[in-house]
Amino acid sequence: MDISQLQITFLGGGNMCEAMVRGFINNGGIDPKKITVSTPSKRTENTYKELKVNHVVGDNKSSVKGADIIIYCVKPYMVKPVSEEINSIVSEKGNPLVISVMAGVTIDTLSSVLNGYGRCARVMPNTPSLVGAGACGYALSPKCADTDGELVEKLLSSIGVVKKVAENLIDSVTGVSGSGPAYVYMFIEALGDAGVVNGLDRATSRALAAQTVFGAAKMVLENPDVHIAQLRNNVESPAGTTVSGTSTLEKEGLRACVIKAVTAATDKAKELGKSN
Ligand SMILES: NC(=O)C1=CN([C@@H]2O[C@H](COP(=O)(O)OP(=O)(O)OC[C@H]3O[C@@H](n4cnc5c(N)ncnc54)[C@H](OP(=O)(O)O)[C@@H]3O)[C@@H](O)[C@H]2O)C=CC1
Ligand SMILES: O=C(O)[C@@H]1CCC=N1
Repeated sequence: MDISQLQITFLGGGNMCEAMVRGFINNGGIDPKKITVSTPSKRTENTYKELKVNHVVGDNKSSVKGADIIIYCVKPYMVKPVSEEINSIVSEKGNPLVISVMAGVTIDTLSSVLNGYGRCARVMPNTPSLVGAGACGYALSPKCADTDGELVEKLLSSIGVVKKVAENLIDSVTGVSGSGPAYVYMFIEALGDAGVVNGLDRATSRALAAQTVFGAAKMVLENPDVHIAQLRNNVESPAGTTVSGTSTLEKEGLRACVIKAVTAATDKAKELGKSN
């Protein structure tokens, strides 16, 4: 399947759209001329013009004409009004694959606001897609063909790791990896701040903190059969420095706090889904 020849229209040109567009162009080999981004304002026009992507302002309907793939990158509450603008094209012509990245919005909701259109996929990407290091979960409508699954996998694997999950778990994917980069940025910030508190200059501390998170993630990914606790134990020399640090993190509730945060984000995704 050659994804480089597909016409792709993004509805909504904000942060997630830009991350996917840059990822598709830089890592997916997709020709920018095959990509259209439709937004209501000129706010992001320069960004997409620089990327040599077609930018349509205030006309979602014309932007989806001839599209092989339509990607909803608007806020969840916009699903209905945006669908009303395009559903005549989607339902009657072209048979595009419709992909939503909107948090909480179910395939049933998307299909119903598109007058029962069936070729729909629900995807939860994240912003590191921009650098080809995304983590993405997806689910397909039962009305999709197997080839649609292959298409989604091929497209998304150009911007990162892709996992198929049951649709009722997409909200959990949102809590873990959709929102996850923000938690990790907080951790890197905190680690960098801690270095400054302990005498390092800001730039050195930031670089060491970010590389440490990157290196630890690489160790986890490249050693799938080693328990993560074992990797941690390998750093914790007996009576050494690390175990003083990790026991403090346990005492202060890092693990419980992360679980609470992910559960709050997952619950919020479920709530967003109910309001549509
Ligand atoms: N940010 C993230 O990390 C992730 C976001 N998502 C999902 O992606 C979606 C977008 O989020 P995000 O990119 O962060 O949000 P942004 O606010 O950055 O982007 C939303 C975009 O939608 C545009 N828009 C508003 N109204 C319309 C309309 N009627 N037609 C077309 N476009 C419209 C806005 O236009 P304008 O520029 O003119 O204001 C803006 O470009 C959300 O549903 C979110 O759940 C999913 C995974 C991760
Ligand atoms: O914060 C949000 O709602 C979106 C969905 C996942 C990441 N950002």
